[in-house]
Amino acid sequence: MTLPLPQSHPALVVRSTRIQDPGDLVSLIPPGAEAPISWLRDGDGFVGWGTAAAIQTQGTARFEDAELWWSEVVRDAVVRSEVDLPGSGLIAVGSFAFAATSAAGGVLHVPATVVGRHHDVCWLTTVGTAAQLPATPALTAGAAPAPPVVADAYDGALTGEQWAGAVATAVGRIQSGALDKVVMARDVVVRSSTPIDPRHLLRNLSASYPNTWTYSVDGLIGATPELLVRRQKGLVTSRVLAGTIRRTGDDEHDLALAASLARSSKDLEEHEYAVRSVADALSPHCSSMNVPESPFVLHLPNVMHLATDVAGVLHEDVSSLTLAASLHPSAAVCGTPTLAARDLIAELEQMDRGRYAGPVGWLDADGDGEWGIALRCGALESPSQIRLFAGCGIVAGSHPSAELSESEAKLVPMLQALGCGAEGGRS
Ligand SMILES: C=C(O[C@H]1C=CC=C(C(=O)O)[C@@H]1O)C(=O)O
Repeated sequence: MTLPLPQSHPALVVRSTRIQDPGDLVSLIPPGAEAPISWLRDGDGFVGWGTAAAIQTQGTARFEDAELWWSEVVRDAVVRSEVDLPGSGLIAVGSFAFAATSAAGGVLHVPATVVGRHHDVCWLTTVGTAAQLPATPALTAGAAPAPPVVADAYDGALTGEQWAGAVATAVGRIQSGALDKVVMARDVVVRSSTPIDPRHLLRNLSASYPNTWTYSVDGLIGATPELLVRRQKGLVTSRVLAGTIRRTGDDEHDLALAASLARSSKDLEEHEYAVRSVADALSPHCSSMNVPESPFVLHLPNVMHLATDVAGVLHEDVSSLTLAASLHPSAAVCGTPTLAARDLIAELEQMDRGRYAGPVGWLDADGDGEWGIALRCGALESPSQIRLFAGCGIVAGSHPSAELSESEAKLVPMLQALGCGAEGGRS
């Protein structure tokens, strides 16, 4: 669902004021709001709606063109902010296609209204122009949005069996020495007989997966556990994930599974490629870096991942968006070597990933911001149809049937939020 957006921008007038805690942020998004946005984790972050300015970009220049446009928006804006916290003042949210060849391109969008929270401080940002000063909206929590009435979930480009066959081909190519790792993804289409309300999905995702980043940008909705990059006052951090095991729901058994994940040579290898790709891409921008030698196990309600938090001190003034562009695509979503993996993905997946597995997040007027990798998500294709995606890192020791089951586990957050049940009744 891509809106027609103006490429130019008016000179923006931005005002952020401190407000009383308004409670659950998602329930403030008005019903039928134009362009609802969200970036929430553990109750902190922001929601927003309406469009003050926006740009769509395409192709290999999708990041650069967006960055150039943003520098002009920032240069011409008048900002008055009572709050100096991540997400306050002038911000843009964005999402960018995985592949330069995708028609999905990229979008940067300045919401007309933003309500944010950082610990115990809350704020309201309104954005207008000198000719049309921003109005202060009434912030009232709405009733719970109606859940979609889901008719069915269908296989996308490939059936599960065909996808497992493609994974087997990928394993063969890796074993023959053509590449070391490739991340293979698949898609599933969910249709509802009533409109799918993004607020319903956001409420469910943020309540069920509180330690992920719950996002909504230009019809792309999801809850990602992976932070591609955060830039805040000269410090840069990244949470790298790769290597997965499905949870059973039995705590004792899950602890034993977590221990086996931490020892699994197949998963450790898959993880090491992802960490190395992030560390290599960040190091030219940093004067010092901390890359832990071994990963920890991140527990989510549906799966557990091997995780490494990489940190660095920036030695140059590059924005969080430029950093995200230079980190994309990491080996958590593409592979090693990058170009060989990218070509194999194009050959075997038989679909356009769109903005799945691309950077999704926000940046402010100083270039600080947070960009996740758009995982555990769906792209609204019409008011009643959404395309879900899930992918798995493949190395020489991967088994196609285990990867198929891992991809099902990664679809669970969106299928549950849609009310489809764990396996989604695929037909
Ligand atoms: C590509 C996805 O997950 C990545 C992130 C964490 C673990 C992954 C894995 O174990 O394969 C993937 O690299 C996805 O969720 O679609």
